[in-house]
Amino acid sequence: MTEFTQIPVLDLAPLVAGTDTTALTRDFADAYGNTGFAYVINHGIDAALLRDVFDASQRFHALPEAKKQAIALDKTHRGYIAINTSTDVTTDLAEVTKPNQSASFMMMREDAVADPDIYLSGPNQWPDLGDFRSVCEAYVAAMSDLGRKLMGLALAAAGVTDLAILRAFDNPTIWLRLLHYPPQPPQSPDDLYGSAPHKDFGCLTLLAQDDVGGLQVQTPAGHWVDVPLREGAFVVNVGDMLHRLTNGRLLSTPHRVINTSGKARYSVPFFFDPHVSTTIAPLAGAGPARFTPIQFGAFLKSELEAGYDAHQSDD
Ligand SMILES: O=C(O)CCC(=O)C(=O)O
Ligand SMILES: [Fe+2]
Repeated sequence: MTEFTQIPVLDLAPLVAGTDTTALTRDFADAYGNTGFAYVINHGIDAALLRDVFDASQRFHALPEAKKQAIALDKTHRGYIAINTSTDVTTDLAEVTKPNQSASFMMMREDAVADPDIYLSGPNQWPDLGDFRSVCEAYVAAMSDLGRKLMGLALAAAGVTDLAILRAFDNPTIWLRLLHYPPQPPQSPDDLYGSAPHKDFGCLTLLAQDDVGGLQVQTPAGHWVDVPLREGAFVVNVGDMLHRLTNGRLLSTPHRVINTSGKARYSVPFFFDPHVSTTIAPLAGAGPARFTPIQFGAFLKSELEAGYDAHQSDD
């Protein structure tokens, strides 16, 4: 871990083209072993598809509140997350008492039916909004391909020798979150956040953001570094599960969003995680195990029940 003042840039061209990734793997290990965050460029995702996703997000958030509430977040974590209904209570990074100042649409894997034996399985809840669904589905398909490639790169960067875990991403847990942060009043209390300080709980986060700004990443010394829009790049970070799988070699770094721009901010994180049945334990090649195994689905359940009104146990 070293102190940093900005996040590095990784050129994914060889990964996307399927050519020699030796140098990229080294750069990846350096970026995620020190910072936990990087911009990735030449990722192969069509700029027009990204514009369509932001357009779909803006159209969704412009719907009347009642239309959005009609698909309010369900127990399978799909649908509309209204403002003031999620709080990062599980974070030990800050005293967080106030809910996040954002609203979002959450899409997960599209399953025909909810299987009671598979946590968070089920169909999505879709708004009646033109091509909204097809845009989200096209984006998720493209991002899942990129996510798989990045997982392979991440494991190689961490020195992992047994790649069997990649099978757990054949039917992955995915989360597409269309976030809207309304402008925060300039006199907001210090502990009112767009997104309170937290680490992501899964494996990989691939974030697209607009030019409003507000995302910040914490350095080892505790400073907050701005991560503004870099045109054409995704911000990619490692979450707690990939930190564990790589035995701590890749870092899961705290970050937060404070939108003091006076404008609305839109961002689109895509979270790429293994199937809920996966056991998360340090993988061979990443050194003597520093973490005990945990079950991804059980871990998720405790996180979501603590943080979201919609998951509060009612039995
Ligand atoms: O909106 C952003 O820029 C970051 C969102 C985030 O950190 C998250 O959803 O986990
Ligand atoms: Fe995050």
